[in-house]
Amino acid sequence: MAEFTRLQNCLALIRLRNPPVNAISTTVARGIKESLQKAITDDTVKAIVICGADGIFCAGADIREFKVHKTFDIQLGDIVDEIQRNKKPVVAAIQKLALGGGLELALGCHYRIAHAEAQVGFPEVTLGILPGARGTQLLPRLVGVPAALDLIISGRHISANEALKLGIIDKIVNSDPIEESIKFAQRISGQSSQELQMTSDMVADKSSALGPPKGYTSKATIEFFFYLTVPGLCCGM
Ligand SMILES: CCCCCC/C=C/CC(=O)SCCNC(=O)CCNC(=O)[C@H](O)C(C)(C)COP(=O)(O)OP(=O)(O)OC[C@H]1O[C@@H](n2cnc3c(N)ncnc32)[C@H](O)[C@@H]1OP(=O)(O)O
Repeated sequence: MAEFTRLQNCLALIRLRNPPVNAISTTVARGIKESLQKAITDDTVKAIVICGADGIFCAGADIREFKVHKTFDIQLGDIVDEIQRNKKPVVAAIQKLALGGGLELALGCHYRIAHAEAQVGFPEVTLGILPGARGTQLLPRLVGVPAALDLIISGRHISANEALKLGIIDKIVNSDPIEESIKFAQRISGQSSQELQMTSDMVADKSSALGPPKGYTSKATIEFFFYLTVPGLCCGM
């Protein structure tokens, strides 16, 4: 599930809770969607923080559900779009891990604050899939195409420090990233929604050279991806 808490100072906190690693199940995804809706429609909420329970942000899709469902009636990509469309700033507080869909959720947010020991990555390739919830668009916009391809194709986890250098994370802290994100959200909640919207629109506009937005993975990217990952196709292996 995802817990919604209305904090003091006009903030809302959305906390993913699905032990042991807060993986995104259909229940968690529904919880995030409903909590976002509450935060967005509540005029007294000026900024939103998303975090995970029990010291971990999120290890991606709940792979236990992969055995049960072939398709899902709720899409993480739609939730990411909703975060980006909304006019209130959203901060991801990353403890321990943000993997796969968890990283896509964080990339959808306007700011990411991580603990120094945290790791992020896209392990989808190890399951034979691609990041499908806007990760293939949002990551290259932040880090450029070569670095994004490297992370997506290798599936490796990187340290918060490397993520900071690449531009995936905005700030690293040695203290509790949730507390830091709340403080930060409070500071920026003064930004007018118009300012935020203009900035997001400008960034989206400037980065449009990297390809169309929203769940679009070009045929060339997919072909290149399979060339590199299917045994026997690459380098005569
Ligand atoms: C509603 C639609 C949702 C769609 C969302 C969008 C789709 C996105 C695609 C993805 O996100 S694909 C990526 C999925 N995630 C992974 O592949 C991560 C796999 N897990 C790991 O790499 C490791 O387990 C870990 C998270 C790095 C932790 O490693 P560690 O060595 O510390 O512990 P483990 O013993 O391996 O795991 C502990 C415990 O956690 C369970 N677990 C781990 N990952 C998941 C997961 N993704 N879903 C459900 N459960 C997970 C693992 O089974 C262990 O459980 P146990 O009961 O203690 O055995």
